[in-house]
Amino acid sequence: MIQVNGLTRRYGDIAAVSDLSFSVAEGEIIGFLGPNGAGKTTTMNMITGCLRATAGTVTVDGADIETDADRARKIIGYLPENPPLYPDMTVDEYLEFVYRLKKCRLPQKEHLDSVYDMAGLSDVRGRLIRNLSKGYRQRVGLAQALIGDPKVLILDEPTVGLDPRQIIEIREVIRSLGQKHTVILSSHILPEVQEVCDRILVIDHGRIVADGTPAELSERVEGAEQLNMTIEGEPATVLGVLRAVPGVSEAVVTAEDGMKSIYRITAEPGADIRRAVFDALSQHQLAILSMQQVELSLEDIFLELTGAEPAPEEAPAPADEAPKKKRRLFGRKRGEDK
Ligand SMILES: Nc1ncnc2c1ncn2[C@@H]1O[C@H](COP(=O)(O)OP(=O)(O)OP(=O)(O)O)[C@@H](O)[C@H]1O
Repeated sequence: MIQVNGLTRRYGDIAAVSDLSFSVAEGEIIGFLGPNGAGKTTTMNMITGCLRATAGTVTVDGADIETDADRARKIIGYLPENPPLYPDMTVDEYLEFVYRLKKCRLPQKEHLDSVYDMAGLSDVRGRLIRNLSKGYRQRVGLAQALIGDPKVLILDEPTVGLDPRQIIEIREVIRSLGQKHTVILSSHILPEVQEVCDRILVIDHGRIVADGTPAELSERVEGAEQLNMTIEGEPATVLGVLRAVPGVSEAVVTAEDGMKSIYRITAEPGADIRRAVFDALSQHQLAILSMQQVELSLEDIFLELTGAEPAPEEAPAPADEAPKKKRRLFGRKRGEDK
């Protein structure tokens, strides 16, 4: 349905997007995931024809976004990060305005009724947009994208600025839209794309650094098991013992605390090193005070792929207290201003 080839956008010397190529099949829900400034909005603006590419092509259902722009744009509904709403209009007035603007030929009442239904707006049709909650304004933004019944929906950070309940509601709306549309949405929040999308494209510095289903991306770190251990003894001795265990690829001290230290031990792919580590340490009479297996989450993969740092106030706790890292993905709270 969407074919992107060699898409590039430069701003002077800076390449905001570099040589992106990917395709999206009909009915897929794709998530662009990446830290702030990764190039998500620039990519979406080029796919929707709002921004000219420096190089590369985009075709939507066979229509080239530059050379066949009118046809291509009719196939796309776009929800920009800040949807162009008119606060002094009622929802009804605004959507009728968009209907006329898009020169929509579908039967007006019937079509707008179905759009209200899809976007969950039926209860607020007569309300002024300025009086709507942020969540409902976002639904109005979605509704304007749905007018004309486009096959493809492009949604730029659709949940930014919403409260948790509104986020859940909008995600449900997007999931249901995905049953009839091809959807690309962008987010810097992993659980969002994980929950809603069939496939994830991780973008960093204007390039795709990973492409796959959440399960496929998880497989990329399969075998990269790690242990966090608290062990009594001289760190140099302990490290010597750990590094000699078959299947251990790396052992490091993450914290020292008097007689005991905390170690992070990484296994070679596929190896379960727990028993061998236990045996080796007990042979050397080094007491194990704790042993926890660290399961690398998708979040860890993305942090690795994008080199993003956890937010300072949420830096990982000492290794023995944090077997499963809980970090905010790209260091910005939902709803926070950029
Ligand atoms: N008009 C512009 N002029 C110069 N640089 C720009 C312009 N628009 C974007 N950029 C740069 O291009 C890069 C990609 O920006 P873009 O907005 O596409 O990222 P993003 O992934 O959407 O980030 P965010 O999540 O913060 O919206 C950034 O380094 C940005 O500063």
